[in-house]
Amino acid sequence: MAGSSSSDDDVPLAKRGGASKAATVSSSALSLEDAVRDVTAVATAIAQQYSPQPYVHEYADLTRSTTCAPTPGAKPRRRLVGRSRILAQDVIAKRPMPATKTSIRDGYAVASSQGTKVRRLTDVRSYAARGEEFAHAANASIQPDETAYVATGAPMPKGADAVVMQEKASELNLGGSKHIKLFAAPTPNMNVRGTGSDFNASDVLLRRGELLDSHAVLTCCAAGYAKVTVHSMLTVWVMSTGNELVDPVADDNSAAAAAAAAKGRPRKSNGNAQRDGNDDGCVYDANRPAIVNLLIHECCEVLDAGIVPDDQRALMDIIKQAYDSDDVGLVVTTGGASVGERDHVRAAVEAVGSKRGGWECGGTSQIWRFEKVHMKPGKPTGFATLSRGSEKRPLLVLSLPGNPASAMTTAHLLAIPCVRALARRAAWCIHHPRAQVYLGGDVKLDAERPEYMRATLRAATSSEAAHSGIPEGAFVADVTGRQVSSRPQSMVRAAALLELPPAERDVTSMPAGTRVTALLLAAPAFAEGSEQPPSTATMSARDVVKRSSGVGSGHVECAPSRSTVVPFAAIVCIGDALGDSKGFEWWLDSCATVAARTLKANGMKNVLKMGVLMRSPSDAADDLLAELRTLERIRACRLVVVIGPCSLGRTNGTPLSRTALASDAVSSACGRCELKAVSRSMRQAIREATGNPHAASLSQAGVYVFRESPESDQPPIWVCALEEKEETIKAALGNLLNIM
Ligand SMILES: Nc1nc2c(c(=O)[nH]1)N[C@H]1C(S)=C(S)[C@@H](COP(=O)(O)OP(=O)(O)OC[C@H]3O[C@@H](n4cnc5c(N)ncnc54)[C@H](O)[C@@H]3O)O[C@H]1N2
Ligand code: MOO
Repeated sequence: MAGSSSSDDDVPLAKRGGASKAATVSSSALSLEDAVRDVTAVATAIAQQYSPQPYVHEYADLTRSTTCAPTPGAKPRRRLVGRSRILAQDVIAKRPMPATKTSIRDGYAVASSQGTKVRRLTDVRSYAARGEEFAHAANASIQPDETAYVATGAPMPKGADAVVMQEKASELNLGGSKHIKLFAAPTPNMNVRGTGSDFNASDVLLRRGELLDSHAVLTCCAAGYAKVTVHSMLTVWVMSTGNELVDPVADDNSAAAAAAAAKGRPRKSNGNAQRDGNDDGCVYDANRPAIVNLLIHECCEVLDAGIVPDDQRALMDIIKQAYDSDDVGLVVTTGGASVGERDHVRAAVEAVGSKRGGWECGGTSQIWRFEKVHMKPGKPTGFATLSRGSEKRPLLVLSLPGNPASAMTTAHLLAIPCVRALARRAAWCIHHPRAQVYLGGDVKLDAERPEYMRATLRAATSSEAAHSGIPEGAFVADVTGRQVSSRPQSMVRAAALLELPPAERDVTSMPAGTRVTALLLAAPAFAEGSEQPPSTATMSARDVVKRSSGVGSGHVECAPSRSTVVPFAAIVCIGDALGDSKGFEWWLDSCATVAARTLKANGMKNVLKMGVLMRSPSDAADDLLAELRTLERIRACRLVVVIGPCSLGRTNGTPLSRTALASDAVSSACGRCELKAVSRSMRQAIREATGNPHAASLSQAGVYVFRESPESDQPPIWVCALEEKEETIKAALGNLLNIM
């Protein structure tokens, strides 16, 4: 390197590894893999070599990035958000979280050894608290036959090792004192967070080099850190080049803008481009705003260096300005990168660098580490190193092509790793992750270059899996339309870049379903119209009929598709409106969730939760019958699970308020149709599965077969009434699917 004392050991500016290839083939196209390796090796080495100067560690004030709690009546003050930074320290837990055994539910703290026994409710009440209140609650205790109310986050009273959610318990008045009856048997540590179960003192919560994003701030603050050391911000300049470029029009209300828009023409901007908006030669500058936007999320200060004309002098001036500003680590240019008469970026960078020095290669100073990459889009991509002498960090230049999709693709593939490495991100968070995905459609391969096609990602649906061989749930990549590099929409919604090889003599395309490697750019989005996971939303059978009979739709997750009938089960809950009906409704709904999970775990993939009917006993059977009739019209319905009270339960001789509402409704609704009771074997199965020898609560439960239209050629619907108890539901449904 001219004027530099760097030796081979300084790594960055001398050739080695992947970089040596760059040195020897700088005038021919480098593979993208080598190009990325070279860019990150150089940037990483620069970051290490020139640290801590100018990378002075700073403190990030974490609490500054939050909104202050307003005092009543006052306007909330917004404190300003710093950008994400990069941690320059490990973050280590100073104390365990939680600091003591804590409840994770609002409910009743109990000794699990006593099972579902009715317990006396003590006066102890434990809440999340601090100071004296905390000490008081943490020292409270209960006896085995007692229970204490605890809130989520509250310390557990001594003598208790489990918490039963309040929705799974009800209060009784026995002999003038409050007692609690449990619907679910507690087990040791149920709903309890052990001391240090989230993290322990001395646990390393975050590593240096990690991004201090919102999730990291969450952890830092939860661990009691108000400040952490972070790396100083890297400064990056971004510019577009081209005489034709103008900034998009801002004053779109003006008559001139409206007229220009009507003609589909760009308008003159107030930026640095001197153009008339009615000139069809104008092109709106898209690259610079897009790349600024992309890099702003990468922990760097991004400065907009504007639109620079295709003029070598002008280009040299701006590059020299960046060169003379020692804080600038990287310049990203777009356009003027190719071989045309007006493509001056290369010459301008060289002219600035040759006076000062590039990087040392075989005894001579080189400016460009590579000037072309063997890829599509993005072939004329170059990477230069301009030395600022051995004491100062060099200036890196990434010259990206002007075509919008080329500029954006290469910004993702090269500028992002370069910025991350310069900014001192840990090595494991520099590159885009690669994943295996399946092509959603056929693709044609480029004749010469490996191609990075832009694609959306979605999960393969079950029906797709059935006919294409793509595993259900695997990512399917749909190419974003025409991939010509001038077309900006080819980047829209792109969550991945597909790495496709060039064509070979007999392989010129790849069919849908081919597995390919993808570089992941963003969290995958599910493409419009794709099948979503079965909804947990409640709907009535009538809604299902409406949806499944929609013209041409053919497929709801649980209704018949065009070609196949996908069987499904429906879950209906029936409750009475007595007493605490809101809480009971909530509990029934959570039982329905347990039922849905159990059915799915036992092979019934499509399950529909149909909601809770809070009914009087006289209405329950009628309403259930209406639901069953509707469900019978959906060819695929195989099973209806009705959850609700199935017995007159008794505790110590005291009748509880619930009646056999659900089982009565089922037997009555099915009794009005062609009834085939198969209840005996089922009851036996439930009894065995639950290990409940008395099975008193099951005596009214039953399984029926419902078929209102005898002429129907469809298999009948099985209807099963189950009491609102998790254990019963789990055991019964596992068995039921076997029997069916
Ligand atoms: N003889 C050859 N011609 C070309 C080659 C080649 O190898 N030999 N390579 C082609 C490839 S591949 C690409 S990609 C382009 C890239 O060329 P440049 O980087 O020089 O880009 P420009 O000529 O300046 O612009 C190309 C195109 O993109 C538009 N553009 C430029 N900047 C912007 C911007 N900021 N926002 C929106 N649009 C922009 C510009 O108006 C042009 O239409 O070269 C091929 N040619
Ligand atoms: O490589 Mo260029 O970027 O094809 O269009």
